[in-house]
Amino acid sequence: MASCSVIPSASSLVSSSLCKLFTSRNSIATVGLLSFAPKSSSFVLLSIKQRAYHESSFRVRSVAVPVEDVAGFDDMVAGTQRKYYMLGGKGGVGKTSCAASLAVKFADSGHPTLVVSTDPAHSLSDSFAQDLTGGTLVPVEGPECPLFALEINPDKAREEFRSATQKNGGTGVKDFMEGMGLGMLVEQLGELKLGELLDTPPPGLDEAMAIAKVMQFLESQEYSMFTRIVFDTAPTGHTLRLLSLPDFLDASIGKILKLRQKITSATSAIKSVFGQEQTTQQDAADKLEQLRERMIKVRELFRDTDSTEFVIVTIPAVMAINESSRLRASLKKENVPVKKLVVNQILPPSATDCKFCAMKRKDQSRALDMIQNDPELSNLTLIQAPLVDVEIRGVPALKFLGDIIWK
Ligand SMILES: Nc1ncnc2c1ncn2[C@@H]1O[C@H](COP(=O)(O)OP(=O)(O)OP(=O)(O)O)[C@@H](O)[C@H]1O
Repeated sequence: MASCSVIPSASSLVSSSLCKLFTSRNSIATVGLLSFAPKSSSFVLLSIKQRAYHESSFRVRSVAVPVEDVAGFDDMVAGTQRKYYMLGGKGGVGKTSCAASLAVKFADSGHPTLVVSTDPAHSLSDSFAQDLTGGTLVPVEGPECPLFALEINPDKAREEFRSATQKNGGTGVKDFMEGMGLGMLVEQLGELKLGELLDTPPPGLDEAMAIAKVMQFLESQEYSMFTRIVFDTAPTGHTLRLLSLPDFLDASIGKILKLRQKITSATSAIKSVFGQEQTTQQDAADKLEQLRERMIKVRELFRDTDSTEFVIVTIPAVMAINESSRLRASLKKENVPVKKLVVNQILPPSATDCKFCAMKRKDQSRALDMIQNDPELSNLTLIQAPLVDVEIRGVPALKFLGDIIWK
């Protein structure tokens, strides 16, 4: 560990109405709260002493469970069996920063790790200060063990499937079915809205396809080395839709596939009408079946208590906590394992009399109390993470944050 924890991206900090929040013997911690242009760039960088302060102040603790019973990072890092961590929550609370810092920590703890963003509005590239766009695995420089990052382009992930259903010039499954000579069945399928599903897919479908794409990658021998996979998921709404999607698709595609049986028995008729196009249509039907199988795998992955954990990230604010509570309730309903709640961006204590900070701190304290009284959240292991005085960008900064959060 370096002797001075200078955060390399401190110069990129734009928030410069710096409130001195607390004074330790030799250093001053500063937190950027308002976005004014700095008059001077003399940011006070975090010293090792402050780090020790932060670390002792923001220890992993549980609301309802005694500290010694809490399964912390040791538990997350134990074993070489592949494990998946999905980080999700309201937009802007710090999902990407928490996911990226967890991935760096895993890699530094001996796990070849893959961190994937399935959020259509990616910020993983910004978080690692590295270009990760392009839909392929990119090595991240810095950690001790291999760390790769991947931003899945949801449009691209969907393209493969779409093109198969559009090869015959149609505009989705509806046309595909008509192309099969099964126009009269399209009426019956109308209620399933599959055509619309493909033409204007709901957010959950994109994310489910992105996750399915990752699973496809991971099935190959080439990627068998990864023992930890961290997902930076899309905001809550997308995740909730994703969870209900596999069942919807399973039922819908299941019906389509039943019709396929009829299609097969009508092969000769189709052949005489469409000739060579039958192969294309068969491809499309295969794609449907493939999609259905992948969605089932995604569903299974989310519910696998042995290998998967969904970590909810929130901030100490009423709206974010309410949303987290709803997310937890939905995840419970869907049998998705959740053990931890990260409350990010908590204002550190202060010895000064900044009125704004005092108000804000009171507000946050009330929000933290809400968690203790929330039936969905109170039994989760609470991890408190401070609002730090620099933007979390690049591996050294992520290491710093990771050492505070993941213990
Ligand atoms: N603990 C923290 N201290 C200071 N800044 C933080 C902290 N956590 C996150 N941030 C900053 O907050 C901003 C949003 O964080 P991040 O991108 O991780 O959130 P997100 O939930 O992934 O957002 P989105 O939903 O838009 O993808 C970033 O600028 C990040 O550097």
